[in-house]
Amino acid sequence: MATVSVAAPAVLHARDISLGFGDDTILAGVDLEVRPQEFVAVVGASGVGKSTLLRALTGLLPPQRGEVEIPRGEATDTRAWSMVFQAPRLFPWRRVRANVELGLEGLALSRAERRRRALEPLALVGLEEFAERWPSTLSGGQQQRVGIARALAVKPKVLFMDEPFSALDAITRRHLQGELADLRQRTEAAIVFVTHDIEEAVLLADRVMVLGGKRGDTPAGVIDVVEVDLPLTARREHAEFANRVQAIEHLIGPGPAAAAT
Ligand SMILES: Nc1ncnc2c1ncn2[C@@H]1O[C@H](COP(=O)(O)OP(=O)(O)OP(=O)(O)O)[C@@H](O)[C@H]1O
Repeated sequence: MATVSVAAPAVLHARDISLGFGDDTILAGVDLEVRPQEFVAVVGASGVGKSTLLRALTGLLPPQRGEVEIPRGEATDTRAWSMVFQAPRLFPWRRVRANVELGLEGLALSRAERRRRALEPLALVGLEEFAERWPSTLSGGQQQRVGIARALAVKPKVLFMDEPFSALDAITRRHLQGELADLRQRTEAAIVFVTHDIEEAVLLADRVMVLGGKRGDTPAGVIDVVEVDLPLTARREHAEFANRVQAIEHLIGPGPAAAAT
């Protein structure tokens, strides 16, 4: 997409990584390079290793082989990466703003700066006026937007999102997909987004990494990386949209994920 600078240094490199648990390797030979402000979606059948790959990319799970690097830079008031999960994981005894400030603790920021840095992303997700509310007074979709604001507050180079909309009802989900398509153009962060929903991936991403195994063999790997060179505005209505979705469904095959989406 136009927002992605191909010449800029990558904000994430993963070279030939294999990962799994104990002696069991679930994914092998994964290469990924993410550019600033790029949006990469990761899709594949249930259990193929999408969430595990995210954990390996963040460094939470050391790969069995290969290397992952997210260049940190010099800044002491930002983090290299942050994560949005399926559930917003808000603390009910902290107000919305205080929940967003949580991620900022430990960074070199004064109290006043922390407050400002919490309000900025809340405005970005349209919740500035909810800053002093308790999480329990927000809808599920609003709570998830607070989770996104908390992750953005640290100004990450890479924002990881693990099925962030899968717990939401269909209408809220569609609404937040539209918001994320808009938000991604207004944030500096690159986004790596795991979903089992292929339409969601094609709707939001610049590239879709398709994980799977040939004939279901393990370990699985990258079957293909599909470029989605369609304009972000009204992408769902674009004549090519359904073709991209079908091409990816075809790559994954008639597994449980294809049936579930
Ligand atoms: N802590 C763990 N210890 C052992 N095996 C694990 C662990 N976590 C996940 N696995 C296994 O690794 C495989 C990949 O799991 P993962 O959650 O990454 O898949 P996924 O593609 O994200 O699935 P889904 O779409 O259903 O969320 C699964 O077979 C799972 O059982």
